[in-house]
Amino acid sequence: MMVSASPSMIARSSLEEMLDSLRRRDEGEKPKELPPALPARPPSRARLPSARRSLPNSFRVEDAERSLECLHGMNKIKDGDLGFKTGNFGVKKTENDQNVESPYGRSPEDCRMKPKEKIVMSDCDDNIGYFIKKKLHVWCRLPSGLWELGTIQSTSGDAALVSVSSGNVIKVCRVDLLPANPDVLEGVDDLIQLSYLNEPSVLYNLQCRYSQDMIYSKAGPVLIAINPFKDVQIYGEDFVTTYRQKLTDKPHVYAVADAAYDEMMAGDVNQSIIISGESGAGKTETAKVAMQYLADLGSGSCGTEHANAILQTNCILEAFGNAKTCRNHNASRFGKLFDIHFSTAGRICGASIQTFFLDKSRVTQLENGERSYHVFYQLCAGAPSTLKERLNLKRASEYRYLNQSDCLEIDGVDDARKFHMLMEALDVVRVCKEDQEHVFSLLAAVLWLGNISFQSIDNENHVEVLADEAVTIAAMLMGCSSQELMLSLSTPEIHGSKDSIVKRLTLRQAIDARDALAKFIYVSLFDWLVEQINKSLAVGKCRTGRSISILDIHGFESFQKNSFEQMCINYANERLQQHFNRHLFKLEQEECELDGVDWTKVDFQDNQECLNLFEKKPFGLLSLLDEELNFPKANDLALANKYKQHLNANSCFKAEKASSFSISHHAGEVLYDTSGFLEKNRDKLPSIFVQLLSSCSCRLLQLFTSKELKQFQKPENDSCQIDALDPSKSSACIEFKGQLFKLMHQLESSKPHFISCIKPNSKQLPGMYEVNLVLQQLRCCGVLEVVRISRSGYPTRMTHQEFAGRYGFLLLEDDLPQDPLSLSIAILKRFSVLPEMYQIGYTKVFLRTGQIASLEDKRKKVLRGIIGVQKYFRGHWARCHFDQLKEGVAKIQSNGLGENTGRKAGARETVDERQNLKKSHLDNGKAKRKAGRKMSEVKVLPIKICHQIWQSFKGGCFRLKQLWCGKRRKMLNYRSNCNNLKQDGQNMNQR
Ligand SMILES: Nc1ncnc2c1ncn2[C@@H]1O[C@H](COP(=O)(O)OP(=O)(O)OP(=O)(O)O)[C@@H](O)[C@H]1O
Repeated sequence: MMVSASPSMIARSSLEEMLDSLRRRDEGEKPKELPPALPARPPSRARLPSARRSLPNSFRVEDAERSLECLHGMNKIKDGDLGFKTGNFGVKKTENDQNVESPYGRSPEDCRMKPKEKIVMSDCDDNIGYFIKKKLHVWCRLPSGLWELGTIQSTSGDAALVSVSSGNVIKVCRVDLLPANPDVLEGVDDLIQLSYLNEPSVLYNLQCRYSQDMIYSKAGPVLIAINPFKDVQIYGEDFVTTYRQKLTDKPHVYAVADAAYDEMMAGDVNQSIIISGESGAGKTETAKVAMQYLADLGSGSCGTEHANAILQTNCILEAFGNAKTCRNHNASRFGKLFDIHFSTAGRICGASIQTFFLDKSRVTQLENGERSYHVFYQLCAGAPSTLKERLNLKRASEYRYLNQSDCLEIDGVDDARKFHMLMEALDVVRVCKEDQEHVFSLLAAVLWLGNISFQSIDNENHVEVLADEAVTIAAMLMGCSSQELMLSLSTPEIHGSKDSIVKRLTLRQAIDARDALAKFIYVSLFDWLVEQINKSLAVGKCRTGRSISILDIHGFESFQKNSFEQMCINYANERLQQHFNRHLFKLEQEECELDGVDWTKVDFQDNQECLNLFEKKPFGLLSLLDEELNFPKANDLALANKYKQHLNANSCFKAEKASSFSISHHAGEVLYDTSGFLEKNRDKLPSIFVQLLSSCSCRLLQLFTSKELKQFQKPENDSCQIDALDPSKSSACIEFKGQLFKLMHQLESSKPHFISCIKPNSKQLPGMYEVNLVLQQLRCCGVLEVVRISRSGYPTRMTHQEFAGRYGFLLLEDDLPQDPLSLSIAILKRFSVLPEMYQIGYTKVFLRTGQIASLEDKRKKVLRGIIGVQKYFRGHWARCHFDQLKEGVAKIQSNGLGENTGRKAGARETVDERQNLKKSHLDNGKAKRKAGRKMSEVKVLPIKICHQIWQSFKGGCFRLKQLWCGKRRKMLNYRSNCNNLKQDGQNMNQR
């Protein structure tokens, strides 16, 4: 079958031009057919470690080099015989690496054809030749956008014929080919170990591991966790012990938590575990696994009580902050930072939680198939009858806030049981029964508020509240009169400087006001609960300052319609991405510098420009949004126009039609609609509600409004608008920015550990791996960026011991240096790895991408030769041994037979003699002598046989020894023949 793929455009940057010229220069000096390599930055000086750092005692550079020259001379191996070329095969570079495409909602075709994905493939001719000749695997991008393994059969112009694994031969553009990794690297624990770090290789490696339930992998310092959507047997006491005792180095959340714990204990440096990923990727579960591990480590004495309380908080936070969405049955609709504090002995001595940006709109508005916060359904299903009576509680289906989405239950979830667990958890964190009752009353009040209806008056222009059971019960639960509630809901009052302006509401306004009240109560309740948890987990006197923070924050969001909430969440993700970048580059740099390796700064996709777009003053997204609140006639469209007017110069901003604009985030482009921005940002509870709630008899409601009340009681200036500059009147975005800065400050002062959670499929099913979905997330969470950075540096790092241990046997010479560092240099020189392709550190060899694959190739060939020789020798030896055994057995058998025959013959004669003697009674001496001799002969026969057997055995051993020596000689001959053949091959290659 012939399928043709559309040609991709080729674009070249000045860097690539420069690399090409370097490669052309190398080609002039090097033989044509060489293994592939991927230089991604200009050559840097390889230098040997200076003597001032701790080098192996026996190491002397001059000695090593001299001995190598000598060896080279002996073996007549010229430099470049097995040289590595600075060529480039299938290195996919996007024309604009800065602008990665949108991670969501794009077809594979889109991904292929977007102009920004023009693929640059330079200088692949010779490398393709190498792949064809060696029948090496390549990744081939099919017209569907998916990647498939295959081998190149031939090339012509820009096209190549590739035989793919299904057996078909397809025609593809050469730019759609990428090198695949050697088999030895299949399913490696750490993506950085991959020789070719292209997207299909990364995806295939993760898929390979996922199919074997290895859900954790590493991308250098980042742990990748792929959601298994099923129970995998990799948790529990035994695993905790295994990781605690460092009996394994397999990637795991336990390993991350363990490293954080050890580093905290060793260096008194606070640690942070930053968990990212899209909704349903497994962040919350991962955070819980990490918390469980730290709780196990930190329990003991008073630590056990704290550990238990910490784990119980999850139950409360999930009930109040999680909901079923179409992407996750247990989606956290808030971000959280969990700080676990430890004593000097490493025991847990307390904890604290910070929460961010609870999605309040979910309280009143639901998408079809989604649910509101779990706690509402748990209360309706699980409250004891007496409580139900007191709260006038009905079934969930009877509340408008819950029944609007046609989704009241979650498969496999027992809400009633969860309610009992919630009550137990509230007890553990010491929320008293009275307060628990208040909490449940307010939850019921929110549900009843949602059932309040309005009737039109004034020819349907305005409305008033319908006096029904909803109003009565809501008012009763809040501790106010129905009249007060009705009045507040239909005639909100806006405070002016001197006079109060009273106005009636339209239906829309009345519904919005009612919903605002419900949302305010719920959000305040959530915050109050977090406060109670913090009080109960408070560290107290034994505070040491040692802590591990676990951050589980909303992932990057991009929906069909993106509003103010998405903008805030994506802004937070930009900030975290910058933290991620800065830290990872720092780590890279530090590792190289510590090992004495020349570090030339690698460029990375810096998102500062995008952050400037948000944060710049006076013309940034947030400042302009706040400024608009000062204009009485401001509206969302005017805001969009202001954005277009002031932000067009920023390369991350794009003006769109009407009230829309788009932002080029690090994870992709998102289209925002400014509708509702101003109201959401104002985020103020109308004063009439503040007055109402503060006058309610419910203690919690009074508490919730105390802050707001102070604001309203302050002497007012002439304006009824919110002053953006006054922090006490801060808008939602200013508050969010403040929280974010505080969070970043805390993270900056800790040592971060990154975990990127990946959702393998959108159906939430086990065993399903959707390649495009995974790829989008890898791009979003910056894993591919980490991989890209590694690709542009020295991704393969092996200690000298490992390197010498693996490749040292390839050096045939007898006079080899003994220390691993010199051996590493000897190996690199022996295989003529170009100096710009590696650097020698004090403890490690740093190799550029592609080098390890070539060394592996050599290693495989020699091993194959050795195994061949061993195979023939073993076969031969077994056959000879068998012949010997056969011979020995025949001899033993014949001797045994002889002995038996002799014994029988002797015995018979003796019997006959005796009979003769008996019969004749003659004293015949001759006859007696004869009989006596026969008897003695019978006795000595076995000794003779033994002797014969011994002789034949000795003979066999001797012959075996001879055979062994002969075979050994033959084996050595084989080996030298192998070398000769190899040498011939190289000479031919050279020619
Ligand atoms: N390690 C795991 N083992 C088994 N199941 C898991 C694991 N991680 C996640 N899951 C499953 O995936 C579901 C979603 O995970 P989780 O709620 O942690 O995602 P999330 O990234 O926190 O999503 P959101 O951002 O929406 O809160 C869980 O309810 C659970 O069923």
